[in-house]
Amino acid sequence: MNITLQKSQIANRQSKVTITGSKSESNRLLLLQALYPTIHLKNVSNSDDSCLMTNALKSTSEVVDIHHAGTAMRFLTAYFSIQEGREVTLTGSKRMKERPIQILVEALKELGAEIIYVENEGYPPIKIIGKKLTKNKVSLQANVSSQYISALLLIASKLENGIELTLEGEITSVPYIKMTLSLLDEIGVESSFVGNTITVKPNTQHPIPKTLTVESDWSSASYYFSIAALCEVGTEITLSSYKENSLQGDSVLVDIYKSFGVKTTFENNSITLVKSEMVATESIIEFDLANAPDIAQTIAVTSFALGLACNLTGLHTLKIKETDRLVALKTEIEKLGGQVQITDKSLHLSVSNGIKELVPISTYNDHRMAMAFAPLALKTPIVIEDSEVVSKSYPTFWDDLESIGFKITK
Ligand SMILES: O=C(O)C1=C[C@@H](OP(=O)(O)O)[C@@H](O)[C@H](O)C1
Ligand SMILES: C=C(OP(=O)(O)O)C(=O)O
Repeated sequence: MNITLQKSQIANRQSKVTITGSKSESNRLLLLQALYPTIHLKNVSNSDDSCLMTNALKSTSEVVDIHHAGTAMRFLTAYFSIQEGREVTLTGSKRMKERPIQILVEALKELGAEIIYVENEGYPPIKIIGKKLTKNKVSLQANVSSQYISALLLIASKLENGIELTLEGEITSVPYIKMTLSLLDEIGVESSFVGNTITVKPNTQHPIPKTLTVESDWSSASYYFSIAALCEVGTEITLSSYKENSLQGDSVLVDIYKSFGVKTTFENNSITLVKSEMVATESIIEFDLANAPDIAQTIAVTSFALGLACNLTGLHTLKIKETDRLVALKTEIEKLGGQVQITDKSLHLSVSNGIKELVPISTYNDHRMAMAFAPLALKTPIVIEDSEVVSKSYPTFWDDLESIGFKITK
């Protein structure tokens, strides 16, 4: 469904939004809960990706379809590899069948897994014949997706001798790997990450019954940082539930959005974003986002909306996400009158003056395209195509925007 978004009454209002749990934390913890049923979870994400993960872990069918959910695809490949006596074909959307999985499959095979490509070599769907994995040493390329590494770490404590992973090349999306290790630590699984080697100790005991509360999703919060940046000085938006020592790398938003004049304060499990100063028009926004790839679209669009030049680097993983996000950003920003240059790992946005009105923004089955462009409505009316894509990570996004004053027409 296409929707039209219009300038809201947000300026000088104090808005409050409660955001669902982190999809990254949820999908890790759901898998760990399946391995260790004494774990209880609170504030689990209501995203499609987490619902798909929950259902896949409960499913007894021979074919499991995880649609667009990248983490579910990667984490479940590892999970089903150790389900002895079970055979599962793991499949997904048309795009999922274009998202590479070979590095993970090879690593699992090195550990003793049996996995067969059903259609194209290196890509889902895959047939997994569950086995006891007997080896514990494996090395894999670390610059394509950290999800392969997290997948191995999540099952590692259930292997006889744990795991010793050697990471080759530059390591991408490092905070997501550290998130996995921190969550393992919280349930009592020991690990170490020194240089390019990660070890996880085996654990055959069920952890002591424990309730873990998932922090709300920082990537979802990014759209409110962008909204705050585009509002008048004095606008306040409060988001819950967040903590200062987050496991989520996207909490770097707090520092990044200082460059857009947004100040963040932490109080009572909430963050309050305040637009505190205007940004000089000659400022250039420059960030390396290798550790926080999911907020690249948000930052590019905020910069465009404010007419600022922007150089983003470390974007080498964007091409294999829900869509090629580099091409999608260039295409859509240029439709609106901006100028963008891309390489396969960077994006340069030139200074722009003005945004074309009511241009339909294509979303390419990518939730973050829809959500990143939405704040532009504070500058000019815009149309978002296939607005329902947001449910991949944030199903109530449009309702929440309406609740803070955006006008949405269907
Ligand atoms: O482990 C995770 O939860 C994720 C890791 C990142 O992927 P890459 O490591 O492929 O960059 C990120 O983009 C994705 O949204 C979630
Ligand atoms: C890249 C993303 O998700 P995934 O890789 O899990 O599909 C995302 O949520 O931006």
